[in-house]
Amino acid sequence: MGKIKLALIGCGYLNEIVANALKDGYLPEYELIAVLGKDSNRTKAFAERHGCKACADIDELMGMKPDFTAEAASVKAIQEYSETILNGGSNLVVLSIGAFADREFYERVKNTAAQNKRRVYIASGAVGGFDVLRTAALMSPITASIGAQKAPASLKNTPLFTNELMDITVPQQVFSGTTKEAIAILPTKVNVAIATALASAGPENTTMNIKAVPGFKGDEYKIEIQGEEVRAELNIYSRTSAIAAWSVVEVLQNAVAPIVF
Ligand SMILES: NC(=O)C1=CN([C@@H]2O[C@H](COP(=O)(O)OP(=O)(O)OC[C@H]3O[C@@H](n4cnc5c(N)ncnc54)[C@H](O)[C@@H]3O)[C@@H](O)[C@H]2O)C=CC1
Ligand SMILES: O=C([O-])CC(=O)C(=O)O
Repeated sequence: MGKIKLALIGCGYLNEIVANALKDGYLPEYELIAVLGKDSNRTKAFAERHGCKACADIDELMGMKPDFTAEAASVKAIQEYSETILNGGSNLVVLSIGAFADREFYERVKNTAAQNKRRVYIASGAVGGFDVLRTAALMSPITASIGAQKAPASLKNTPLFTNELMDITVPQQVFSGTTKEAIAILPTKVNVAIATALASAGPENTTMNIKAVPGFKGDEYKIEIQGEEVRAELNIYSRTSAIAAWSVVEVLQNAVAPIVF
């Protein structure tokens, strides 16, 4: 039997890690066939490095008939391409999960996947524990929250940044609201919050707070859920966002594994 055809959307930091993991033997069942990026020179260079086709648009990518398409690009890419990918017969692995904060879009994508007998995999990204969140939510209504710690400088170029943040000496709360409100303000920084919410109490009902912490490096998330019988607290620290790329490798392994976690 031939290998499973994998296509990538995005040719930046995270998909470079995914493509290298494939090269290094972590995904022996797959072959990388194509990549789609926004910048044609970067896309061509990526394709050359990894021995696959550089595509100029989503139709060219789908013309390669991928079995799995893994996205590490942007919320906009998921909004624009998800339905085309699923209608084209590919499964979809998503990191820019923030796109699914829009319930109507989420339902549409879900129905499109079902109609095509394909699946959308929500990668655990920089967090995890979705199994216990989903299990607890089956047993009783649950409350859910996610707290994030970020370095003040990592908030630059977002509405939460002020120059004073660079001088704080103690942690400062910079956001408190729902995960749906958080992703609207920070579309590239809190995809994890929407993934957590979708697995637990939903984007409108899962609360989020974000703290800027002086001298902090990396990201730290604390997920807390409370049901009638189950309480869980999950703390995940990551020094870089590489964890998100490796979570895609884990999804791709699990999708074809004889034993499924
Ligand atoms: N769920 C999670 O835990 C995490 C999710 N992310 C998501 O992953 C995305 C990618 O992260 P990085 O690789 O670090 O970013 P990056 O900036 O290094 O690479 C992004 C790539 O996507 C491409 N791209 C963006 N929009 C596109 C579009 N509409 N069509 C085609 N290509 C497009 C860009 O050309 C670039 O090649 C982030 O924007 C974020 O949404 C990132 C970190 C963690
Ligand atoms: O890397 C992280 O900490 C998470 C992130 O960017 C996201 O959720 O979009």
